Amino acid sequence: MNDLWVKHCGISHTGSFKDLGMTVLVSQVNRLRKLNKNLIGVGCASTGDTSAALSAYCASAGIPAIVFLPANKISIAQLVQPIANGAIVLSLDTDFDGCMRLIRDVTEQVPIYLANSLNSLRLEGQKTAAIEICQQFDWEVPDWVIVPGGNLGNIYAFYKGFAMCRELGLTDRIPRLVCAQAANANPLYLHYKAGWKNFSPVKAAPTFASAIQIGDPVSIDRAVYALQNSDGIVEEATEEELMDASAQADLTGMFTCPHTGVALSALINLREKGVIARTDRTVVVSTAHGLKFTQSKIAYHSKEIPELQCNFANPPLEVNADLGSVMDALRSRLPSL
Ligand SMILES: N[C@@H](CCOP(=O)(O)O)C(=O)O
Repeated sequence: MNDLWVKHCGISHTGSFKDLGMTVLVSQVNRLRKLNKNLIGVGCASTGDTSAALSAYCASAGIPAIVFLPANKISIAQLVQPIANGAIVLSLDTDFDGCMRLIRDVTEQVPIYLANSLNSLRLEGQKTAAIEICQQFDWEVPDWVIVPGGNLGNIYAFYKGFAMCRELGLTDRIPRLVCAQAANANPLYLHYKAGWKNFSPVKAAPTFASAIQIGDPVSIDRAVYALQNSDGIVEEATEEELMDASAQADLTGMFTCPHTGVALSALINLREKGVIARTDRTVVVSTAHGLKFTQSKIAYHSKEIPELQCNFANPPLEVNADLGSVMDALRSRLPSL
């Protein structure tokens, strides 16, 4: 492709796009508390990125953060972020959907402000990524924007940003949106394939794209609206596809998260099907920093994932510390030596 772009939203304070919305939300809670509104803290359910952003901004504002995490289902880097920022961290023996149900119940009973993306303040912040894309292309709208989707607030936030630019007359159209899901956690994909009839949540299976391991997304209706109004598409990616795509992207110098791998796999699939043309201006949204996901990257490059080929693995060479062995190792990788 000759007009392919990656919009990096993970090179930010806590390493994911969640910072864009959370700074808006926590600022508003800060204001409400200063107006003596009874809010004892801010809470969320999370697969790791929302909790990191919430904890950081709450710590900065001096507001208690309460995060519900599915035990053993997020990366160590993501787990340590709220711990280090002093949040109240509940590691729960359930999945994300279970955590989400619990935090909704809790926030209905006590004055803890809910920070997940069903709160429109989050979306107002996140939509700025779409506005930035338009601005960065000098207000020319790309043909396609591909966004990984789990709880599905972000695909709607992108739609909102693009729709706002069009309404303000800054742009003349909105791009076609693609929501990319992991095949192991694909309720939106199944809904799309069924012609948007009768949405059913799924039990999300483990995926390396752990931040989108969600079977009952809270923003399902908004996501459907965004896709229907942007002539959108939903694609899915297998574990092999998403890990390979992420590793392939890293070979260009990026350091992508597995969710970006999902979006890149969707692009590859849609190119192969002829839906996206070689010359289409296409933006793939990279949602988090790859350094949050080093465990899965190490497993991939060590070829320690039995069910995957790990086609782009680059394991380190174990070499004796003598000149002959070192030269042999270099010759094995540099034929011209
Ligand atoms: N991937 C998310 C899941 C929660 O989504 P949200 O956008 O509703 O907060 C996470 O990082 O926790």
